[in-house]
Amino acid sequence: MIRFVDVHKSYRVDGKDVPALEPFSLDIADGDVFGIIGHSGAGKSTLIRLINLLERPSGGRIVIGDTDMTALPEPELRAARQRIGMIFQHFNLLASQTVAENVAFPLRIAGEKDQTAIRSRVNELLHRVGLSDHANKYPSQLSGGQKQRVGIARALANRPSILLCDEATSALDPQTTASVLDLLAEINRELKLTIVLITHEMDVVRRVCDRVAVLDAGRIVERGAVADVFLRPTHATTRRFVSEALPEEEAGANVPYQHVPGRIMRLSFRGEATWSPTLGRITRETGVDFNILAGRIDRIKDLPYGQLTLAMQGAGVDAALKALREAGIDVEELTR
Ligand SMILES: Nc1ncnc2c1ncn2[C@@H]1O[C@H](COP(=O)(O)OP(=O)(O)OP(=O)(O)O)[C@@H](O)[C@H]1O
Repeated sequence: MIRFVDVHKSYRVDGKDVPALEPFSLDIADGDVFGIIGHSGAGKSTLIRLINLLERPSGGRIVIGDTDMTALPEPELRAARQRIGMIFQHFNLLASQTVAENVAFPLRIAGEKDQTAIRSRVNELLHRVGLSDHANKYPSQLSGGQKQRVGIARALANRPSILLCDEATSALDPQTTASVLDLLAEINRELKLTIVLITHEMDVVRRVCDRVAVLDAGRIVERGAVADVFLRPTHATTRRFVSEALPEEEAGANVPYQHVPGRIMRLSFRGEATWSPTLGRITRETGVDFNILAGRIDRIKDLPYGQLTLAMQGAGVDAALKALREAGIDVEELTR
């Protein structure tokens, strides 16, 4: 568990303390992929850098497992940092070193002297990230996605229990982003490490995260399981992020339906409910007619979900809505 306990952070600018993060507490469970989303300047980098104490909090404690990181003397803090890997938006590779040397670097820093052990670990890591054939290349000879894979191999070298990802896919095109996110999800699953990632894209959160915190001007304004935050955002900032990942016209909101007869409903299905014919059964039983205005089926990490915007007509609409809710379908009326 990573615990932020009453943490806050200000920077000293021109002799004045300027708050970057208002006081907050936050728990990140072991093995989770935890997303922190926010606009530029919201405090994401500050928050993620507090975990390995690249930034010191102005107050409060950061506790990882049983260790209060904020209380560690420098030598122990250096050792604790080796259990926390980090990857960066611009990869931060050593340009004059080969891929293999970049990956070996943290092993050497940690004191490993056995060349055979280093070689074998580097090979294993390059195999994991799909770069076995590129060991002797230099970073300039690699694509952005390949560079980030080197960054990931390097971050995993000392077998960390936590991986911090600082806008790790922001410099990549959508297809490369998807493959790097797939690799992160695989690492999380197979190595059981905790991943904390910061991003300004809800789609990144949707694809890989289990839980998310939304940062707005130094405050955590919303947090929870990604499916809950995604399908029922409560804060205006979260709604904006969600609508970027899920254009609202597609999901059926904000479309002028006043000329469409009937009551306009948005139904959200999650998990198995996405595939079961509940809507057909309930509308049949209640004698309700419906017309599909918009819809989509997608996934939030491994969870299938569907959203349908319907115009419903008939005396049994209220009974149908009750039955839909009882069947675990989220129903939101857009006309009332
Ligand atoms: N070293 C620093 N000295 C002074 N102010 C800083 C420093 N680092 C960050 N800040 C300020 O703290 C606030 C939060 O910055 P931070 O970099 O954490 O935000 P962010 O959400 O990561 O933004 P971005 O996505 O643009 O990187 C901003 O107002 C920023 O100007």
